[in-house]
Amino acid sequence: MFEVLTTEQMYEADRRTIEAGTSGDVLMENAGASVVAEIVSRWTTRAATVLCGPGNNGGDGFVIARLLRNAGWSVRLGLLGDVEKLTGDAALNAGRWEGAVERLSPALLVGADLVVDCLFGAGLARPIEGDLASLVQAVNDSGVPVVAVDVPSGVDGNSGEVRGISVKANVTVTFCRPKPGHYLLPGRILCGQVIVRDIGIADQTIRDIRPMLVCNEPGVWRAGINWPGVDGHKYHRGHLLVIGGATMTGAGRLVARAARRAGAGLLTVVAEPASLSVYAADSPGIMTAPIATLDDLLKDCRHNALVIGPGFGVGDETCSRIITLLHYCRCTVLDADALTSFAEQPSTLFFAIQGPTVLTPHEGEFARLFPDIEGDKLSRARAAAKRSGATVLIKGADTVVAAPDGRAAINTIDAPWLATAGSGDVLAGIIGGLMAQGMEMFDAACMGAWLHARAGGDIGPGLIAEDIPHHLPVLLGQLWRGVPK
Ligand SMILES: NC(=O)C1=CN([C@@H]2O[C@H](COP(=O)(O)OP(=O)(O)OC[C@H]3O[C@@H](n4cnc5c(N)ncnc54)[C@H](O)[C@@H]3O)[C@@H](O)[C@H]2O)[C@@H](O)CC1
Ligand SMILES: [K+]
Repeated sequence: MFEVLTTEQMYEADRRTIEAGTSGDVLMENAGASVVAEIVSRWTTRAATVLCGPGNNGGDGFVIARLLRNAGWSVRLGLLGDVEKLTGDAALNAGRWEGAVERLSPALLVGADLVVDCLFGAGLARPIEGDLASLVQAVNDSGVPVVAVDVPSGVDGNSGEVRGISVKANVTVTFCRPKPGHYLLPGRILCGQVIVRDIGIADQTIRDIRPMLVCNEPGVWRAGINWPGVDGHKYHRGHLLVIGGATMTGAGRLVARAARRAGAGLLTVVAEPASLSVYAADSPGIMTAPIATLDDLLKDCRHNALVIGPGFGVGDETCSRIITLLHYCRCTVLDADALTSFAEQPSTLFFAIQGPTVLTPHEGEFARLFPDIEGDKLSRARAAAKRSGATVLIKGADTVVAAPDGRAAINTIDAPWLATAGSGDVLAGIIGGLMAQGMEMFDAACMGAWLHARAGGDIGPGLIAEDIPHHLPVLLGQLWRGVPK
């Protein structure tokens, strides 16, 4: 149940379910009932205003109004347009509503203790403008709690982008599976708490549609973890090379700590001789080697993975170093300066990527490397992965991971505490450590992003980057014991 559906896939799932014998009327009744169940579990009986649009999202609203009134609530309902113009299941449910159908206006908010937003769902086709935009603004200004049905009206379900203006909800109840817009910014914030409710669409129907997007949860990549066997040996757990900077040694040290905590069997920091003692002093468990020996190290296939970029420095020398490295087709994580260095010649980098490679840009680095790729984060990550041949992880509150073959995952954990110096270096290290152990690059990037976010959420206020590697044994221990699912 990790799938995320595009709105088109959701329509297709509805269509197939109806074709298989469950009527649209039943689906709409289930949808409305599931929203009411969420409402009554949160609020005692009170006055609600249901705002309905002209499509099936509005149809859900008529079901909700009826069921809330049956439960003893005082309900007002406002409709955009004429009730006579409704069609299909929306018209059917308008016919079942015994209360008044009022014209949409801010007056509907007077005396309301709860607003149910059923203006637009998957069918949002253009920006919300004019009087409707004023109404949405009035809802947001009212301070009255809002439950949004499917998506907050104005949020594009596929991209999370706002078209014109959007309702800001406290809770969003969506059906069957989440949509990208529930997790991508700014939709993620406008949704409030996201609740996904079953409305009678079979899991097999969803599998048949073959969604390529998932929530980044352990069930997605758990099977790809290479836990050491009883007879495990450090040489079975990979040997990661961390290419450290000559002066900005903190970044490389964080990478190394994180990679070792993630399970890399052996780790060598490769850097200018003058800085090696700094790296060595940080952790007795690492090895060090002068950067002049890097080529020789890479000729030894036991050095199976490397991380380069954090604190390494931007420039042509970094570029040529990376082009040479990539030639060896080791599992590679390119982060920070490794990405920025190719701003003038990104295609040179993409041409050189042949082996399993993960790029971990933040938004600024992404824009430097892929200046022409625009749109929402998910589409951009996918386009970048396709172009570069690497797995691309775009960092942020809504971290997205995309593989060149089109698979993608979105982080669902909120961890604002991760917005601190060095946090990205730790992420690169975790992913490098997982790849060193033989984990496939997309799985490693997803698991790395999950561990990182989960650590951020667990540690909370006061987090510094050094805390994250320290917390990994707790999370890995939980995963090893089979929790969370
Ligand atoms: N069988 C189904 O398809 C089910 C659908 N359900 C609900 O149906 C929704 C999708 O219904 P629809 O496809 O009818 O789409 P919507 O109800 O989201 O909106 C479509 C209507 O809004 C109008 N519209 C779109 N953008 C507008 C704008 N900016 N300003 C003014 N008017 C605008 C369109 O012209 C159209 O009349 C889902 O979000 C969900 O809530 C649920 O009842 C579950 C079952
Ligand atoms: K809505």
